[in-house]
Amino acid sequence: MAIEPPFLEKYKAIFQSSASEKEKSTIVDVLEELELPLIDLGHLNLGPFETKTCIEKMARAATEWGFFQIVNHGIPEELLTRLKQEQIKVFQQPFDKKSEDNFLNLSAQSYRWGNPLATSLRNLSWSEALHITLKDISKMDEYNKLRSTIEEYSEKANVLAQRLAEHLAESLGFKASYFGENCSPSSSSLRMNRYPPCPYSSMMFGIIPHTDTDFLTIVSQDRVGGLQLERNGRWVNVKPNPKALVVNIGDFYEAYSNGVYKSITHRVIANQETERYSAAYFYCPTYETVIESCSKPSLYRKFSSKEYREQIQKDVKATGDKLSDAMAVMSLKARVCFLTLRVTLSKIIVLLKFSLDFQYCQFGCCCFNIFCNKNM
Ligand SMILES: C=C1C[C@]23C[C@@]1(O)CC[C@H]2[C@@]12CC[C@H](O)[C@@](C)(C(=O)O1)[C@H]2[C@@H]3C(=O)O
Ligand SMILES: O=C(O)CCC(=O)C(=O)O
Ligand SMILES: [Fe+2]
Repeated sequence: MAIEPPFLEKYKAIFQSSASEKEKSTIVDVLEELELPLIDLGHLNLGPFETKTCIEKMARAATEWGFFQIVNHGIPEELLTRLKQEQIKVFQQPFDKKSEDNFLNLSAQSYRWGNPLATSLRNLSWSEALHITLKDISKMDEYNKLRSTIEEYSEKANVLAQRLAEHLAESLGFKASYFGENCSPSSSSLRMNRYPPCPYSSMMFGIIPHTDTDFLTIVSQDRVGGLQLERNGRWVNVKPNPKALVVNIGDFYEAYSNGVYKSITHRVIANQETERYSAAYFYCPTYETVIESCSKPSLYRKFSSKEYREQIQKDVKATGDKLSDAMAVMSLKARVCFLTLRVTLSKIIVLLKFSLDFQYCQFGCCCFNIFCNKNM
């Protein structure tokens, strides 16, 4: 029985209509390969000076790259190997079984592939994923070893993610206890990705460009490579380091840090010959958690995690893509920014009687423009 999702059959129309030269044009030129800043967490146990230096290095990477890699992180190599073995086993199941509604007794759409809302090769992902909301993990049946491995991994990943989030907050002078109060393994999720070999890898993505909807993500990847990120306006390849875990800042930490730490757009290119596996632990708060920066004036209005997720879901439904609709992610930020601006501006106008245009230019006309363009 075939294990591969039927990309070509399901998206036949897209593959056929994309036969135009423009669509066929290559999406990826040969890109520079960079090593992410490497943070040795072992330095956090060496004394106050080493700890301080290590946290500063992490904060700099989160500010300048939005990405870094960590070693001596406390997650045993053996556990990562076991997780990968279990991940391989589950993805080797026949496609018909994986796509059953109650596969693993998890909620529908835990198993995802392609992109049901794809309109072109550019927003169709050549990958399959098991996206597990960890509060549902106890429901998982049949695959006991997979479940117990995920439980063990998510406990450890949660401790690690909280530690990283707290150090990053400490560096900004923010309250570190915020993360322990609002995040737990059951509010977070684990996305296990598989990228089958892709004969069209020069024309489409393994996973389309996106930012992550969380505080931070911990990614375990194999040695195949293919992860790319946007850096100074250019796409760069991330050099795979199977000994390290990749960490990236998500949208919530960008808002919480008032834009200091960056949620960077990234994507994956599937390999032509070799399948690739990765597991992304999304460190998320509960739905009720309010995200509001301690630093003022805030670039964002305060919003709940639920509100933001609902906005993303709407955007994905409307466009098949988190980013394609004139920066869908930015729309919340733009709206947030606009509301803050409006209050500030009306006060300034009353007080100083300055011209509106001049004030908008001073305080962020680009956010105002995004807002206007969206007619909201
Ligand atoms: C089609 C999509 C699903 C996704 C948003 C996207 O436009 C591209 C990436 C996907 C991703 C990856 C990280 C997170 O798991 C996620 C929730 C997100 O914010 O972007 C998912 C989105 C999803 O699965 O709905
Ligand atoms: O596969 C990877 O390396 C990254 C996956 C990713 O970006 C995601 O699951 O959000
Ligand atoms: Fe991601």
